[in-house]
Amino acid sequence: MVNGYPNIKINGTTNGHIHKALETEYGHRYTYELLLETVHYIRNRVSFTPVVGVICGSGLGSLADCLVNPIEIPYSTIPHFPTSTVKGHVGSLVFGHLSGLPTVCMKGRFHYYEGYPLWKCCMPIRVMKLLGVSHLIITNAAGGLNPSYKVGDIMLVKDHINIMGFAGNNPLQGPNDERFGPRFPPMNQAYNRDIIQLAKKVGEDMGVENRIHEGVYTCLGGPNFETVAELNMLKMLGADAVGMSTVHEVITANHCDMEVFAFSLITNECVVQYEANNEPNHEEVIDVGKQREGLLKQLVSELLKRVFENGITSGKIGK
Ligand SMILES: O=P(O)(O)O[C@H]1O[C@H](CO)[C@@H](O)[C@H]1O
Ligand SMILES: Nc1nc2[nH]cnc2c(=O)[nH]1
Repeated sequence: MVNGYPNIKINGTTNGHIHKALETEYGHRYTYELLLETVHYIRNRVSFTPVVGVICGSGLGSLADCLVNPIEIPYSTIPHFPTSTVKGHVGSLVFGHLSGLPTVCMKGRFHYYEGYPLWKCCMPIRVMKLLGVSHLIITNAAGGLNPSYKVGDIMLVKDHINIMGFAGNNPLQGPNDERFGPRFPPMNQAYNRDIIQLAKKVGEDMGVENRIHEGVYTCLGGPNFETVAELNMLKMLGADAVGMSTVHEVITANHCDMEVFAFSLITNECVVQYEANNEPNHEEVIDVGKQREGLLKQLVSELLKRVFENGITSGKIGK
């Protein structure tokens, strides 16, 4: 310990003085030790080690209903956890078994527009990693930019465009603790390719292959929905769906070497013409989530069963 701060390795040096200075610069981020306190609290309440994590998107909290013998812990009772403030995000961790696998579901996520910095939005991912989670399923509600996408379709995320990152806003910004991951993590294979292939096969077997696409997700800070000009720009950049989450979670999960699978439920078709008079709204987003909950539950349960039957540990080429 130096100056009351753990003498951790930052950028290859171990120096508590540097840590203290950077902490002042970047605010009081979660240290590894602090997150261990959160993990300790949870471990005292859950007797098994989760290997699968699921982040439930807006209106998709019912995915947690698939868990057998659930143990629900409200975020508000967990040390150092932020709290959910958005409708459609209940705000609790639910532990149980999904397709026989020990799982933790985040019933509610944290968004940048709630006022949380990105590193705080992503804190639960590191907690899940420390609890033992190796495979993370990230779900979200998103607007469809690709003209072939219809409301209620599912987009398997094959890649993302980190718009907030272009401006230097990244959950990994600031001192890097190598116990979580490397300073410069690669992101070109951020989404497990084998799990995407398996999900497409599950969709075929369920007879919904025409409602399933593979595409590129992008995240804006929100909370407003986009202007027509912004949406047309995002389309030109190559984005197929737009939301206000997921990208920073994927970055944090890859940083700490988790296998990531993500999908978007297309809850609205983005309005890309000035002549149109329909407007997106959050109620509609939540309603579509409810309408598709049966399909999504079946997809997630069957996919997880097959991921572990097939022993998928890394979808990265050459690993
Ligand atoms: O990404 P999730 O949390 O699913 O929610 C999406 O839906 C909300 C807007 O209706 C935004 O929070 C957007 O990000
Ligand atoms: N940014 C954004 N987020 C969404 N979440 C659900 N629909 C949308 C949308 O159209 N835009």
